[in-house]
Amino acid sequence: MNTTKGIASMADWRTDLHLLAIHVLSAAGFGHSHDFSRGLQEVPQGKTKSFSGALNFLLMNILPVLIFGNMKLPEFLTWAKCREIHGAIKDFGEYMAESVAYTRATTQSGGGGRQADIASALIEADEAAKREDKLSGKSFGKGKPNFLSDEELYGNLYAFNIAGFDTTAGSLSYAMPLLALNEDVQKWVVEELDAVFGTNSPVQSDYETNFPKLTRCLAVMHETIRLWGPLPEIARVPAGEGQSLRVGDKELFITKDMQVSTNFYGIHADPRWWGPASLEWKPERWVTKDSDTRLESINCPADGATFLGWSAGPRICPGKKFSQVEFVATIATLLHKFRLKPLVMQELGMMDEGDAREALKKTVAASQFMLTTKMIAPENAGVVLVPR
Ligand code: HEM
Repeated sequence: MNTTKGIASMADWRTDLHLLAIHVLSAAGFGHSHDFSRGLQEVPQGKTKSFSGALNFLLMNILPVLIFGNMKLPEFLTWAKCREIHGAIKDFGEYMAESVAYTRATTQSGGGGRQADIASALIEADEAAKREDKLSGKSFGKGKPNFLSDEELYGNLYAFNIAGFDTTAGSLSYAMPLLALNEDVQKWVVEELDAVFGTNSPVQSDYETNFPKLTRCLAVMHETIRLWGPLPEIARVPAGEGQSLRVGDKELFITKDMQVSTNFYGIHADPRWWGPASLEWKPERWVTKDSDTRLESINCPADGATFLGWSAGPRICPGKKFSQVEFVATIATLLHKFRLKPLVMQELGMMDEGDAREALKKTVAASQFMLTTKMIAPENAGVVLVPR
């Protein structure tokens, strides 16, 4: 936790959880592990930003990047922000190109390929498609090849980075205050952690043995995403000239110039599906216990019916499992060692834990959609880690 300023406000948590998400993406996405304290924050020679700095900058400035990213003016005619955008795009492009070149080299030489990361999987599949096209005599110049162009490959890797970064970090940054405000839920999760790990650290634990047992940790994630998920809605346009859509007993025709938006938050808060306490954060609502085996499992409503945290159907989030493993590992590691408590920030006039709780509740409630759902003033409250 970043405690350099002596406090651990929700803004500090956000920074650290973003850094954590970048490290996970870099290792599991690109196969490169880095030292947590410095690694991804170092700026190599010839670049203006570190890997984490460039990704963060592009994400936080997504609109100016879209507007000015392709603007080609002489250096002296562009203003500082525009130059920074061009620098970050160039840096990030180079980081991805270096990563792809490395993976291609290890894949082709047979030394180190088959790594369990997204970039390796994508590049290996792509190289295999290239080999198949070559063998089947498919001409490179004619028709659409079965493999991705470099631009498409980078586009996909960029999409995974962007889509996988703010979403998981954002969900974790809501889980922390919600856990701190609900000590009973922490105790319930800790019961599970003690049963699974005992005094062993979750850090060294075996994924296949232990992940399926961490139902309560996963319930915390589902419940956090139900109420505070990163995306409040998703819009769709119909295919072709339009499509008909059944709404209740009506048949509506959606023309090709219309968009239909699904209100995730509305569905997730509806008492018809979630009961009278639909607005309360209660992770236990996700867990069912088998009466014979006494084993607990996640009781997830049928996809697309009442829960759309990762969306549903053919466009369901491809990073769903990835984000679950990252979230569960983070919660398990923290709660196995620490209790989370509202932070009394005397510099903001808080006198005791009661004030800290109120500030935390207000800070969480004052959220808005900024690329993903975020607290508007995360510096106004905090969460502290207290050793168990
Ligand atoms: C808490 C974590 C996450 C949540 C709640 C989440 C949720 C979503 C949602 C709602 C969509 C929209 C699907 C649609 O268009 O219907 C989406 C798309 C996507 N997500 Fe995630 N996501 C999370 C984490 C991740 C991670 C970690 C990755 C990558 C490692 C990822 C990769 C993607 C990609 C590439 C898409 C675009 C898919 C497409 O356009 O077809 N997501 N995600």
